[in-house]
Amino acid sequence: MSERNPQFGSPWTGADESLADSGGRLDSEHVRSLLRVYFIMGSVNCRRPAAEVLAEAIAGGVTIFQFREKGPGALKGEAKLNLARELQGICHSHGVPFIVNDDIDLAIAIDADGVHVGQDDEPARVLRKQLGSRKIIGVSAHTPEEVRQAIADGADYLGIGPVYPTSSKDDARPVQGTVLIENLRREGIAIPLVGIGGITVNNASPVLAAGADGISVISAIASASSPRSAAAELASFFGVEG
Ligand SMILES: Cc1ncc(COP(=O)(O)OP(=O)(O)O)c(N)n1
Ligand SMILES: Cc1ncsc1CCOP(=O)(O)O
Ligand SMILES: [Mg+2]
Repeated sequence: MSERNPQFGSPWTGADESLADSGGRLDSEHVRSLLRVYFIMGSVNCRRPAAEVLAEAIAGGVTIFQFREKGPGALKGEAKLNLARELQGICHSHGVPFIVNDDIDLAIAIDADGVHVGQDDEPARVLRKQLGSRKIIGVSAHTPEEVRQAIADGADYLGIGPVYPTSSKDDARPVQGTVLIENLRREGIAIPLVGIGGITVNNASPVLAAGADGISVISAIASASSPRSAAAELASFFGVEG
């Protein structure tokens, strides 16, 4: 488990060029495999210390983690920075990429492995200039136009949803099922992507069948009585044992 993605145990140094294309971007097949069990969490999503929940989830098979510290009661300032560093340390000791949601300054300050941004944030083409080629940039997209723009802007992967109703995001867009994912794949759009929104072990299959490379969850892992078992059940869709 600890050697899963050794290049994420420390900042990119160019040591593993086999995982990069000629422009230094992470190879899209590698991104695809990282996205399989994509866990998102902030302190407001769990009833136990976030570090405990994350460590258990990683033991279960989480392949990438997004620090999303937002919503009522979310930490700010130094407390947010300290939690980010603590969770980043856990990720890195297990070779799991650490992605920061929305907060580009934080991502730069702690040399995160990447960022995830939405349609109200800076576009990926601006972030790419700011962050360089070696960081992972994920973009939320809800329409074919947003998908095309994100790809043109240089996104590494997309988050598509909400697939199902969610109680983890107050300002979520309307539920869209798996239709957009299916249509994108039918049109031959191959960018790595995850489905997000209300996904659990009981309804993940149609998301993957539609063509998603992975499933992205908050509550299915963060609110589970055993984050390790929950992550392991999601990982089992990919034949990975937690
Ligand atoms: C993997 C993934 N996909 C989508 C989102 C949603 O991002 P956004 O639309 O910017 O909303 P917030 O998460 O910022 O509230 C995501 N975070 N991760
Ligand atoms: C961040 C985000 N973006 C679209 S839905 C969502 C929340 C996903 O959380 P959950 O997995 O608990 O439904
Ligand atoms: Mg956002």
